[in-house]
Amino acid sequence: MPDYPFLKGHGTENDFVLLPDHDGSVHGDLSPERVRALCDRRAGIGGDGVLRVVREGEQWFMDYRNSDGSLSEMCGNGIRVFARHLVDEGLVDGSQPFAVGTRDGVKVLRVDGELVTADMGTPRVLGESPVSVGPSTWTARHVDMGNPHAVTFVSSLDDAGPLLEAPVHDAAVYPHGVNVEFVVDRGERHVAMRVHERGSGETRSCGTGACAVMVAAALRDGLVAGDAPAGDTSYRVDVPGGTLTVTWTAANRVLLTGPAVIVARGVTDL
Ligand SMILES: N[C@@H](CCC[C@H](N)C(=O)O)C(=O)O
Repeated sequence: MPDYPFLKGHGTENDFVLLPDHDGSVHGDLSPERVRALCDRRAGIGGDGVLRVVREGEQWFMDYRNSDGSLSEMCGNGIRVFARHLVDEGLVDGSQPFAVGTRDGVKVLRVDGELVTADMGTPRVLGESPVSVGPSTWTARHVDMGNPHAVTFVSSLDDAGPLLEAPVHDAAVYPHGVNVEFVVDRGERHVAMRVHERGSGETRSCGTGACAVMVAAALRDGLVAGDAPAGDTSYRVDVPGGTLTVTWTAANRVLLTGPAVIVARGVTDL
C-alpha cells in the first residue's frame, strides 16, 4: 500500500486511528487485516478502533471499526473525536450543531471549547440476563444505544478482575456479542465504570457504554417516569481515562459530553 494520511485522537483515552478518505478512493476496501495492523499497539499506530472519514453527499459519515476489524453500529467517543477532527480541519462550521452519519443513523454534534456533545438518540431498555467472569456471575441490564450493552452494578470495580477475556453472556440475548459495563456508585448521580468492549477488549472509556450505564442507573434510582425522566437528568460517569457527563432528557434523548482531542497526524503504509 502506498503512503496514506492518518490522524490519532482520543476521547477520555478511548483512542482511535482516523483515516481521511473523503471520496472513498483510498480505503474503500478497508480490510479487517488493515484495521488490526493500524490498531496494533506494538507494530502499528495503536488504537481501540478506526474511524474512516467519508463524505456522503452533503454529510460526513463515520465508518467505525473495532480494533479486531469488526464493525459496530455506533461509537460515542469515536463520533466526538470525529467531530473534533472535522472542526479542526475546517470541514464543518463548528460554531453551530452539525450532523454526522453513522450505521446507527444521523447524530447531531455540538463543539463547545474542549467539550464535544453527541446527541446519541433514544435508548432502548430491554431485559436482564446474567454475565460472568470466572466464578463470578452478576445480573446485567440490557441497554441498546444502537449497539448492545450489558450493565451490571458491582460492589467494587476490582470484582471483574483483569478482564483479559470477554465476559460470558447469553448468546440468545446478544447474538452479535455485547459490551459489558461494571459499575459502582460514587455519590449522588455520580458513578464509575469499567468496560469490556466487544471487538476491542477492556478500554479506558466507552461513550455508548457510559450512556447505557447512566440509563441503567437512572432506572435503578427511580428517576424515570414512563419512558424517560420527568426533567432533564445528568450523571457524572467516571471511566479509567477521565470523566463523561451523560444527560437523559425529558424528550427521551441521551446526550454524551466530554473532551475529545487529536494528538498526532502523519502518513503510514500499513
Ligand atoms: N468505544 C465505543 C464503542 C465502540 C463499539 C463497541 N466496541 C461495539 O462493538 O459495539 C464508544 O465510545 O461508544
